[in-house]
Amino acid sequence: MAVFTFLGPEGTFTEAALLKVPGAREARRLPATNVNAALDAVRAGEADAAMVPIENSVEGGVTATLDAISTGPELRIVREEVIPITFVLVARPGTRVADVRRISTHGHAWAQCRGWASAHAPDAVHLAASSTAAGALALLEDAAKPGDAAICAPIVAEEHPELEVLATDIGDNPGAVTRFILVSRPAALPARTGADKTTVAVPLPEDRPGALMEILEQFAARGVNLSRIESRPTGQYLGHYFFSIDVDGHAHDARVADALGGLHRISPEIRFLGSYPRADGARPVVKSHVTDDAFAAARGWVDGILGGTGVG
Ligand SMILES: O=C(O)C(=O)C[C@]1(C(=O)O)C=C[C@@H](O)C=C1
Repeated sequence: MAVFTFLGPEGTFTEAALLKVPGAREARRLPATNVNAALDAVRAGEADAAMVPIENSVEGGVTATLDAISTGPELRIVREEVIPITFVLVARPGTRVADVRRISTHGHAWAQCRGWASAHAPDAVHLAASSTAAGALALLEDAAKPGDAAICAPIVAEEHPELEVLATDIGDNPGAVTRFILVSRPAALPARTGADKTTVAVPLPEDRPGALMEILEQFAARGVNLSRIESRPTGQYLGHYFFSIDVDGHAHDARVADALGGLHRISPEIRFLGSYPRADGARPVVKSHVTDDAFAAARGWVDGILGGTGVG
């Protein structure tokens, strides 16, 4: 039986993303306390795959995930899921919003409800929790104090009637979504669907003026669209960065494979993080000079020259 791990405990948005994966409801599901623990369980062979958050439409990249998949033993993204995000404020019964002094939740959730909190509970401070569900479940423990509340997914309140919902739909941006990735150990790539994404982590070569431009040129010259690019410090020393990049297309697309080769020449430490189907099924527009056929024809022409026929 397949074993999946995820940023837990039960009731996180990450669990909701995992439950969308075919077979996950029937599989063994192991909640992890943080993103690193989930990824390490996959690396150690304790789980076949881990679901972790990577990007929120309001707060941006989940840096814990971007950094953890880009370093350490190699992993591969095999799937993505996008989940609409709505939040509720919960507390022990009898608490009023005006009484709330501490709101426990995940940093990304707090960032999405900051406006609501300053308007409705201006005296409340944020207490960081490892996930939204972890923050809410802590309210049920003996250590919880009057004035404690948590921001979490509505499912946590549905599953725990001991918690009272003080306010619903408290996110500042209606329509917020979070993107999650399913990560496994390196294996054969998921099949190309025509609506795929490829993720790489590219360290920026140092002492090379224009290196970022050279990296971007590899995509531009081959008509490959980027859907996300963000810089992250490598953590080695100040001023040393890598770029986390998502591109439209699969490593089996000739234009993407060619671009990856170009990137490797510029930045040999590049890390390939996977080619996988896009959650929205959107197909990229591929210009006629960068189709697989165009690359094959060009290769044939060069081979003809090298083979001495001189005919393409
Ligand atoms: O804490 C959770 O429930 C999570 O799944 C994590 C997470 C995140 O990392 O962004 C997921 C979705 C929401 O944006 C808030 C928190």
